[in-house]
This record gives sequence, C-alpha cells and structure tokens, in this order.
Amino acid sequence: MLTTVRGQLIVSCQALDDEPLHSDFIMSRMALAALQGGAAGIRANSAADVKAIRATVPLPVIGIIKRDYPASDVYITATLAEVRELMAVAPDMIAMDATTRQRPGDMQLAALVHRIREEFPALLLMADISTLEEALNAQTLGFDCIGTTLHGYTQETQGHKLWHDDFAFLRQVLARCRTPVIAEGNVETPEMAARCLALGAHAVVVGGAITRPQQITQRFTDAIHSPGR
Ligand SMILES: CC(=O)N[C@H](C=O)[C@@H](O)[C@H](O)[C@H](O)COP(=O)(O)O
Repeated sequence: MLTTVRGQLIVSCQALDDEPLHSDFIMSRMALAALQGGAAGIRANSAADVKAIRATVPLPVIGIIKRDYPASDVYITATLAEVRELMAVAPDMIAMDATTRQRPGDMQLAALVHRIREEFPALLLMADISTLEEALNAQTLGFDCIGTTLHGYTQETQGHKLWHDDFAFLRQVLARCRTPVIAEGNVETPEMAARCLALGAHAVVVGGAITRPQQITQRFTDAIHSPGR
C-alpha cells in the first residue's frame, strides 16, 4: 500500500453520525468520486464504511474507528477492540492515535502496538501524531508510517494548523524521521496538498476540503460575508 500511495492523494471519506452525509453507502460513493478524480487511496472511519468502500473501489483503504471513551481524550482506534473490529473487514492499513495522552484502561502505546503486532503480524500501522516527540516515539515503536493527523487537535497543539508557517511542523517531522510521513489535517487547497508532497511527504490525506460539503459551503459563506469584501 505504501508504494501505491507514494507521491499521491489519499481522500478521507468520513461523516460521523451527527453529520449530514453519515452513511456507509454515501461514503462508498464519495470514494468512487475520489477514484474518478485520481485519488490513490481512501481513509475511512468504521468497519461498515471500510466494507462498503472496499466493495465499491479498488483502492487501498486506511481504516480507523473513532470511539469516545470516558476519562481519555484518545478516540482514533484507541484500543485492541477497534483493531479487531476493523480486521474483520481487512483494511490495507490501520491508523491509530499515537499521542502520549492517557489511553483507555491506562494501556501504554508500546504495549498496545506489541499486542497488535503479535495478533496481526502483517498489518500496516499508521501513527496519528500531534508533536515531533510523538513522531519520534512512533518511529521507535516501529510504526509503518507517521501521519500529522492530530497536530492542532491536542491540548499541546491547540490552535495550530498544519499549513502554519509554510508547513513548519511537517518540515520539522520530515527532517527528523526516516519512517514515511503522511501529511494529514487541514490541507485545505490543491496547492497546499502539492506543497506537502514537494516538501517530501510520502503522501497527503485530504478530508473535509473534498468530502465535507458543510465545511466547503462555510468557506464560501465566510468569504461572502467577510467584512473586507
Ligand atoms: C482530528 C481528527 O479527528 N481527524 C480525523 C481523522 O481521521 C478526520 O476527522 C479528518 O477529516 C482527517 O484527519 C482529514 O483531515 P481534514 O478533514 O482536515 O483534511
């Protein structure tokens, strides 16, 4: 899978249950639209969506399960239970939260990765990180690739966007990691996606700017109503 997506666009097709497009059927059609537009891979949330997408498009799929747990801020493939659920539909790679935050049941990331490797030795694992420290830790733990997915979404990085300062954070991670780095999170324009790849990202994941119409609409309405217009 990593070879297939090298230098390419991966489209994240996700709609949570409180979003207007929440439906495995709709996500599978989003994936088909992404294929027709030239995407090389798909990222999807839930076993149902991964299954529907795999039945519709011949592209590699990165699977995740977003699930909230009490007393932990970790929600992207937080425990072994989510990995097992996803493995029932066999995504090509699974992405999981690889931040240093406390996980449900106080499970340590290193122990969890060890358990996953024991149970699913052939599975590719993507580390969703928010800081350079977490990227380096993920590399040490042997993740197959590192995604900047959570940069801006943790307490430590709140308010940051991946594109700030000409992708300074991405450049920092790329300079320090030999594990392939996938740029993900707030890549809002085609130019930004191209820039991530030019900087050396292995691939780039774009979600909302392609598959969340409410977000796309708001960009237009914000521009129309902005005071300086
Ligand atoms: C922080 C978090 O939960 N990110 C999620 C991870 O799968 C998705 O909601 C994002 O859509 C995805 O990362 C792509 O990012 P963007 O939609 O900004 O292009």
